[in-house]
Amino acid sequence: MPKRRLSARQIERIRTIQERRRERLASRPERALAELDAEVEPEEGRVVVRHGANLAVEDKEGHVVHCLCRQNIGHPVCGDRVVWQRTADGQGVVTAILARTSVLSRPDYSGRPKPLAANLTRLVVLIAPEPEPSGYLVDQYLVAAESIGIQAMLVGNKMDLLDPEPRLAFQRRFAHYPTIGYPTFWISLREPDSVAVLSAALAGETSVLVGQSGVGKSSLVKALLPDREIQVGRLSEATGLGRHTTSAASCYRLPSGGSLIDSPGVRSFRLGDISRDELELGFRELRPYVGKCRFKDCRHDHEPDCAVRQAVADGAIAAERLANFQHLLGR
Ligand SMILES: Nc1nc2c(ncn2[C@@H]2O[C@H](COP(=O)(O)OP(=O)(O)OP(=O)(O)O)[C@@H](O)[C@H]2O)c(=O)[nH]1
Ligand SMILES: [Zn+2]
Repeated sequence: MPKRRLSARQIERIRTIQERRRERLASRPERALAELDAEVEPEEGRVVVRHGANLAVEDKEGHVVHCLCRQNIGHPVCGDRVVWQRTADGQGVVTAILARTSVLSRPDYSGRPKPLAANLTRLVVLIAPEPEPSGYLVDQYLVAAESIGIQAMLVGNKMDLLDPEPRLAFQRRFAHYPTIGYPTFWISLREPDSVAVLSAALAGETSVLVGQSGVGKSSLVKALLPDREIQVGRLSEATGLGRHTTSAASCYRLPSGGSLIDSPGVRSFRLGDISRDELELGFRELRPYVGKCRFKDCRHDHEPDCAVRQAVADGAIAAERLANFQHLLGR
């Protein structure tokens, strides 16, 4: 039988019916569970969007399936690896969250950490000549990366704004970061080769981009994801949430093979409350000196026989980093 072409109105109507059905199921997850078939093999997948009770899960073949979540298993977030099971209607139910290697959180209204994304491996900290960079903010991001156990890197964007000499001077201001183990990239969205080098460095990683307003996060996300619109469409279709998908954390595929997790919430991620010990660990170049000062509770400020201040005097620690450490300690 020849296939009948559906009119745009009919397609729209089918979409609306499907969307209503999803909403109904979302409000009654136990009903979705009742539909689970014991004969269907559970699969592993990755959450690529979470919007309320609605999840988009990518299966092993890269297909994205709309899923609901079994109650009492916790709250999956974007990037979570999960066990899920297909239901008769071609959708799915998440039945378990697998162990996370890292979690990016933000305090909720009551100050409790609320996970935003899981299983990240790279925190990409963006700076630019404009707006004037804040080393204090950069160091907060680096401490946050250390505290969640992921590698951070520093990316200086908009290098096209600077002539060769001021460009070098700008780069020198941040020269201590690669020395202490933070890979540093100097790029401009007007110089595609520089973006290609960054893209290659993100291959196989799961990254998020952070930085102050105006450094070029949105522009860089677009440059790193040439097919972003197509991916947004694919995720919207799978979740049935339309363009709302862009406000939820979404996990995009980088052409180089890794992933980029992005959302307004993820971009505005900041360092939360942190203990003194975590802060000391967060400044990785301080670690060899911690515990070597005369006083156990040394603030590395004006105390005598301070191993950290001696390291600054010897040029082993950048004075600006110690100043930011103290500023964070007193915040
Ligand atoms: N000259 C130059 N301008 C750039 C570059 N990258 C971004 N911009 C410009 O910088 C401005 C801010 O870029 P956005 O991508 O909106 O910055 P953002 O970090 O997403 O800003 P928020 O959404 O406020 O957080 C825009 O006018 C961009 O066109 C670059 O490499 N060179
Ligand atoms: Zn000290």
